[in-house]
Amino acid sequence: MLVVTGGLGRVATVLRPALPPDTRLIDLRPGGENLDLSDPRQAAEAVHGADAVLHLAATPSPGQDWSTAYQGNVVLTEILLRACGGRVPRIVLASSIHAMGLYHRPDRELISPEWTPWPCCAYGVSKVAVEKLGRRHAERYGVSVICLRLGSCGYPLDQRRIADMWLSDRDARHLASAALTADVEFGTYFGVSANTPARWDTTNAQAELGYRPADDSSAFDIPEDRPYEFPDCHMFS
Ligand SMILES: NC(=O)c1ccc[n+]([C@@H]2O[C@H](COP(=O)([O-])OP(=O)(O)OC[C@H]3O[C@@H](n4cnc5c(N)ncnc54)[C@H](O)[C@@H]3O)[C@@H](O)[C@H]2O)c1
Ligand SMILES: O=C(O)[C@H]1O[C@@H](O)[C@H](O)[C@@H](O)[C@@H]1O
Repeated sequence: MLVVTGGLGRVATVLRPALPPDTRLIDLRPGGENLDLSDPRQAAEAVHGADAVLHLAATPSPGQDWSTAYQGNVVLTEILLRACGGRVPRIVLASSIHAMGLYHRPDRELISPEWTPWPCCAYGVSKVAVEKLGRRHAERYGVSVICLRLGSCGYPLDQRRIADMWLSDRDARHLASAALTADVEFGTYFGVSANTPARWDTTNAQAELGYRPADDSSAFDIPEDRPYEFPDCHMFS
């Protein structure tokens, strides 16, 4: 049985049509199973009996300050991983391209997920910490932990600045199921479509997860950019 945390959020809403019917959707918001994962007891209840956990619950704004990013991403993930212990054989953690946001420069063509993390904002720093917690968990318990550095998922493709990080609904569903079935102990992958020109290298996701992105943002007519709405994030400054 699959447990999806943040099961009523934006990404989960994209994924839901492709999730197994017995998936448990855990969220603070009423609608699914209403649990607060920041409470270790409720987190334990959430993951009880799970064969796999897809951890999407978070505070996702790239403009947030460190204290909310730390609580909503790092602390929440640590509580979740503790609740899983060695009992959940498969965990997929949502990270973000903001973990690598300072590589995103006009003069840089393809960004490798294997380079040293270089976050652009507190949110990105918190996602690097999430990935490190994931790695430690995989090594400690011998379970599979996969980190997906998602691009832009569940947002309309209406700004040029998200063209290279766009993750179509179809590719998001395929990537999630690939990650949830892969034979990998630990890995970190960019979750973007086959956008051209490519900026975020998905070669390792293709080789290790069997990810085959089908969509390309360049096939769409995208209007001019609006000013970036997250002033504390330096990815586009
Ligand atoms: N949407 C994107 O384009 C995108 C891009 C990169 C990374 N991500 C990451 O993917 C994940 C999902 O993002 P999203 O866009 O769906 O965000 P979202 O805010 O729409 O969904 C997150 C959900 O988690 C729930 N949640 C938060 N704290 C909780 C708690 N303590 N207990 C239970 N539920 C809690 C929220 O109620 C919300 O429904 C996040 O980790 C985010 O950082 C998303
Ligand atoms: O990484 C993230 O969560 C966010 O990154 C921003 O730059 C994107 O515009 C937004 O779509 C993503 O939700």
